[in-house]
Amino acid sequence: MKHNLIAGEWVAGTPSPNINPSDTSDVIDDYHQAEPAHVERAIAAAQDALGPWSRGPLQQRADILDRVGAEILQRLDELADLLAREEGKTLREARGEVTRAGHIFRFFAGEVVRQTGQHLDSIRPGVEIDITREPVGVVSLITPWNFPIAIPAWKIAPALAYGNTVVFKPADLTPGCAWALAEMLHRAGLPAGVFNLVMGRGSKLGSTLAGPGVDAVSFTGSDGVGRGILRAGAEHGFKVQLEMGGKNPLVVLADADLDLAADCALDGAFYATGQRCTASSRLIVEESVHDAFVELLKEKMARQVVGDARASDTTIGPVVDDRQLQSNLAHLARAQAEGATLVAGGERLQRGTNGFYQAPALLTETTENMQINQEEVFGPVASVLRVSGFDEALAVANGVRFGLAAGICTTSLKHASRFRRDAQAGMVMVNLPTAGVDYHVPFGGRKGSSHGPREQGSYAAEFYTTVKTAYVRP
Ligand SMILES: NC(=O)C1=CN([C@@H]2O[C@H](COP(=O)(O)OP(=O)(O)OC[C@H]3O[C@@H](n4cnc5c(N)ncnc54)[C@H](OP(=O)(O)O)[C@@H]3O)[C@@H](O)[C@H]2O)C=CC1
Ligand SMILES: O=C(O)CCC(=O)C(=O)O
Repeated sequence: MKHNLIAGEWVAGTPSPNINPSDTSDVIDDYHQAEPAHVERAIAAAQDALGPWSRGPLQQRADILDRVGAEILQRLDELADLLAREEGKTLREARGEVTRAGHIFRFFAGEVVRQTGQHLDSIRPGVEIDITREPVGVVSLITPWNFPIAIPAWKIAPALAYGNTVVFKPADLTPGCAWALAEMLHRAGLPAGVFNLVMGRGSKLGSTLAGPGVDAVSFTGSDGVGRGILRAGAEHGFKVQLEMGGKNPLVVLADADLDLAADCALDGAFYATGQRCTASSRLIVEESVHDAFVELLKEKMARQVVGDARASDTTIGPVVDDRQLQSNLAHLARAQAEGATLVAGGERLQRGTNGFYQAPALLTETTENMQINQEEVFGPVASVLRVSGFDEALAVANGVRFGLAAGICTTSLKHASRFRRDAQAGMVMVNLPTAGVDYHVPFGGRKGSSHGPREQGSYAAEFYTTVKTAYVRP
């Protein structure tokens, strides 16, 4: 039984089972779903705690974040097992994510004392100016299921480091890692109300989390919910940061190292079961290497082992739930109805346990305007688009409403440089998969993928602080 954390107390709600997508008979635990009234209490507690926390000793903040980071790394095996069990990432991927979360907390422990500000002369004689950053206030953090510990970490750690208080709602599908994180933060010595955990459905709690009384909302998830939060921000006057979908291109030029390109496509499109907003869902391939590239990728796909996330030989875990699996299958059916050819995978797989297994799918003969090349699937599905050369590849890469990550595989410095400059994306990868990012540098996109300041690294300060300009006549 895992309760919500409100004002420093563990508070019961309605128990809800957390189910393993590799084996639906395995219930991890019951996690208590909160009511909107609990969220209101959490916001009030965060408001009460804000003054003392934001003005409290910096060393206290740094020590707490450092302690949590160290504990995450020390409990790596246990937390990776929990993550793989509740979300379906393979153990190797889960270990990578948990390690990332630990490093994020330690990075922001350092950021607490790496302050920036400016002292300037005024244009008025005898007047001095100080430009400083202050916490933005009470922040609501709403996270998705696909990175159940890293995304909470990269929102919670900077929020606390810069002196804010937090109300955190994890995805209903993956409350386990979120609860473990909350328990660590609680034990690490945070004063009551500085950090609050409310679990449950976003459809029920969302309007309270993104409503009156909060100063900022950071959200990662779907386009539609993100736009609703943006409208609520306009109405209630809170600051908004959104990370939403992607339809990320990986361009493969004729001069690319094809084996490397196929490895990048395999990783970017299918690892983490394709459930990454940075996934390479569009493979844009130059005509002269199209067939060779497709053959190579198919060979690599055939060597993958789809299975229980916690089995040592599994390379691709299950889809997160039946709703997502049905959505993936519907996208595939629609693409074929529009004229695409399914050349590998796509079918639901049966394994020894009752899980949501799907063979990674590759579509060819797809065109730019097909739905499969415009809408995010969020599953192990990639489509190949044939292009005549670099200029067409760039135009196709940019021809979607999203702009999160964009990749190119080439040995041409000229084309790599032009792609870096002209790709309409927040992140560009050269001879690397589009997915898989570092924790100390900015993360985010353009166009329909993101809204507001970047997340991660010291750029996170843009969202979690507000600038004050003080004029002083000494
Ligand atoms: N950019 C990214 O990193 C991600 C993008 N996505 C995209 O979103 C699609 C759906 O994934 P899903 O997880 O269902 O995304 P959602 O946007 O539904 O969920 C993300 C988070 O928002 C919460 N939420 C849901 N409705 C509201 C609301 N009205 N107000 C406030 N919060 C709300 C969810 O709660 P609850 O868990 O109860 O639904 C969850 O915590 C994917 O197929 C993919 O396209 C998903 C995950 C990550
Ligand atoms: O690619 C990554 O490492 C991060 C992806 C991500 O943040 C997401 O899918 O939500």
